[in-house]
Amino acid sequence: MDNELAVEQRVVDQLYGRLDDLRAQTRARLADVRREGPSGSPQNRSERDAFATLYEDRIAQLEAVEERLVFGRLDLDDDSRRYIGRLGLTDTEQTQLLTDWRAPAAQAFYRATAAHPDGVVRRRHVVTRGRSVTSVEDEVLDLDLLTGDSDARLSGLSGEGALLAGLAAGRTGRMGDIVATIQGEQDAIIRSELGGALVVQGGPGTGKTAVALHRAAFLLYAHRRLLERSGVLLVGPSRTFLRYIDQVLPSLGETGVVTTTVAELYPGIQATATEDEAVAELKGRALWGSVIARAVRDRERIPAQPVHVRVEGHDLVIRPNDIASAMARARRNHKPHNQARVSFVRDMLGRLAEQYVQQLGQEVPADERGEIIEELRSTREIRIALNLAWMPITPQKLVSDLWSKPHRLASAAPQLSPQQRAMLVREADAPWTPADVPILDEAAELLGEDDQAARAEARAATERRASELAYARQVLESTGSGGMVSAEMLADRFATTGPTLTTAERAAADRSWTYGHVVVDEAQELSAMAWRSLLRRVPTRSLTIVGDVAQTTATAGARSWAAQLDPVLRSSWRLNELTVNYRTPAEVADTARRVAVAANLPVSPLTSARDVDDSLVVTRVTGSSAFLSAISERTEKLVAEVTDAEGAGRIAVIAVNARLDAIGAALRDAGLRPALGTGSSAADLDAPLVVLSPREAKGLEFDVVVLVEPAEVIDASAGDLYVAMTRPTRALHVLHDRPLPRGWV
Ligand SMILES: Nc1ncnc2c1ncn2[C@@H]1O[C@H](COP(=O)(O)OP(=O)(O)OP(=O)(O)O)[C@@H](O)[C@H]1O
Repeated sequence: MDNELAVEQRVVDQLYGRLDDLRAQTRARLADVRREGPSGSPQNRSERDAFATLYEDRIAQLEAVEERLVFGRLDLDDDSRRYIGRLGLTDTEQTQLLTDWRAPAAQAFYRATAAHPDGVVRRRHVVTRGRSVTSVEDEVLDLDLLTGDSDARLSGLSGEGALLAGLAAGRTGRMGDIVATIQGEQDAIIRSELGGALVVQGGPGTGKTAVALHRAAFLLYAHRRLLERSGVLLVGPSRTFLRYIDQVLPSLGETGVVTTTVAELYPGIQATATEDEAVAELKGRALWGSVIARAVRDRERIPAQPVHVRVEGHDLVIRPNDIASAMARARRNHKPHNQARVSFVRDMLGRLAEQYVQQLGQEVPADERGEIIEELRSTREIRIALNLAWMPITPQKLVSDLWSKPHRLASAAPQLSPQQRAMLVREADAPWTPADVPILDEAAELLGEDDQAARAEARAATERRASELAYARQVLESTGSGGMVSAEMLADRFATTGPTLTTAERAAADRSWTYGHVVVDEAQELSAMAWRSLLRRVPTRSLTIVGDVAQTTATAGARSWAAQLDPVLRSSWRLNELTVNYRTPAEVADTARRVAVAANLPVSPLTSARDVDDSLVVTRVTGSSAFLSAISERTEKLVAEVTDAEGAGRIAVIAVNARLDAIGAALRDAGLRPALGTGSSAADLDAPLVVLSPREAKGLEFDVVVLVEPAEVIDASAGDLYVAMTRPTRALHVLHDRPLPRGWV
């Protein structure tokens, strides 16, 4: 064994050596570029900026792969060896030293089995700490080579030792990557083809989030040309969750993915207000598509009476008939309201100019006719009459009018009952809620922008782009940096003066950006309206949708994928299931599952990868005064046991909302203030100890969870209890007074 470690140490040293060389080289190039200073022509300057950004990105990428740069080795049946790591490395002669985990040549590392060895005789997991090899673990796939005294083993899980060590490690408050130990069923999903909608259903802890993130990194690698320009969007349930996972993609060498929540989908709108669950559910229904369409139509009105206007001694009549026919023509090319309005106004001004000319009683040359039209356009009465017929309006105004003016909502939403409409009423200047966002998005889609200027700008931009691309190609040819960057990427850098904008930044700022691929996590929570908004952003329908319909907590969310997705994707989605739970110890997971089954949740089959002694500790505490002190005592003890000197170890106390303040105060009184951290949000990921509601805990994980009064949690929602019970990696401590929920043994 010592000998094997020494062999691997030499390889690992060589790989880190090469990594250091590349870092030094790139830094030197960056220094050269910077040394040239801010002189030269604008063209020169933007070229330098472009290279500087490029080198900075590359340095960041090379820095990000420091931890566990290499983690695997394949011994092949032709006696060759292949090392697998976070990125591909070649030596100065272009000989492959390290294979990127996403490359086809690395696939056997995750997929080969004794039954299908795929040319692999041995798979080795190389475990490192810093730059030192601490252990190796072999699996021999060619059974002929397996001898009695070999320490190689065969089991259902690949790299079992490395996997179990990873699963048992103390949590840090941030999700880590799983590249070294991706399992076969996960790998099949990660590498599944780009096209179409892929749904990944799996119980808690089956690695859905991990798989979704690794799939994003894989797709960016395998389809770089396609996705680099259009970008990849990752949608998560909350900002806290996005912070929880934000280290994973960079550690896989990818920094260009746009991450967002549905509430942030509309640039410029901060939807942070909360509202009743029942109101949010109502706003999530698909019917808002037609309600908004009707609300927009309501802003296109044929007046009952003609309007008489006097312009420079001429009597003009704005006739209902003319308005009706100009409207019909303007609608013919199906442009959004604000854009179609431009044709409507032009048409009406033409008709009025005709009346004007007739009253002049003589022919008018074309340029004079233009002047007449401008004169009419600037006449106040005409402007008012035409606006009343066809009102330019912003999405914000349209939607806030629906909430604050009951007659507008009644006209647009006759299918809602008076009680339902009453639920929606609020002040005109009330802040936006997350459920408003897809409705605003719908409105923006149907209204469009008054965009003459924007269109001219777009035309100019297309021309500029073509010349920038041509120039970027020239630059790449003359500098020979072709391998590192495409002309498109370089042109993007030239395109902006001032701070350079990446695809991700431009995409995030643009409501109508369409992405090459969209990944949705905790997708079961999305309402029908949220799906409409998201799908607008991927016309190709290239999606990865992960979630668990048994963990649904939003009233607007899904209980079945078919019910949620068939209306928006018809039958064009494929389902994959993950069935092994990697997070929660078996005893805890089994209990959670039994409770979920008893509550009729649509739970997936689940096998647990490991068990841990004393993972489920249930304590009955009677009397409410004793309850808070029992929580503090238990938590205090756990904080001392679980958190370590290096900052790992995380504990969550999970209870229904109504209890959170009292629990927080009790813990502070018990002297746990330092462990609770100072973050403004309840889900402060950096604190060793947090007090959360089940919904805030969604998607996160902790070493130990203290669950307070499960009967109260299940009263609110069975999905909430299933989420709360399945957060710990080591132990679930339950404190209860009321009887435990049905199904609990
Ligand atoms: N192949 C693997 N190797 C190592 N760790 C893994 C592997 N698969 C999953 N895990 C770990 O299991 C835990 C659960 O993964 P993840 O959060 O992705 O599950 P999930 O299915 O999204 O859970 P939930 O539905 O509860 O949010 C994480 O700590 C993850 O790192």
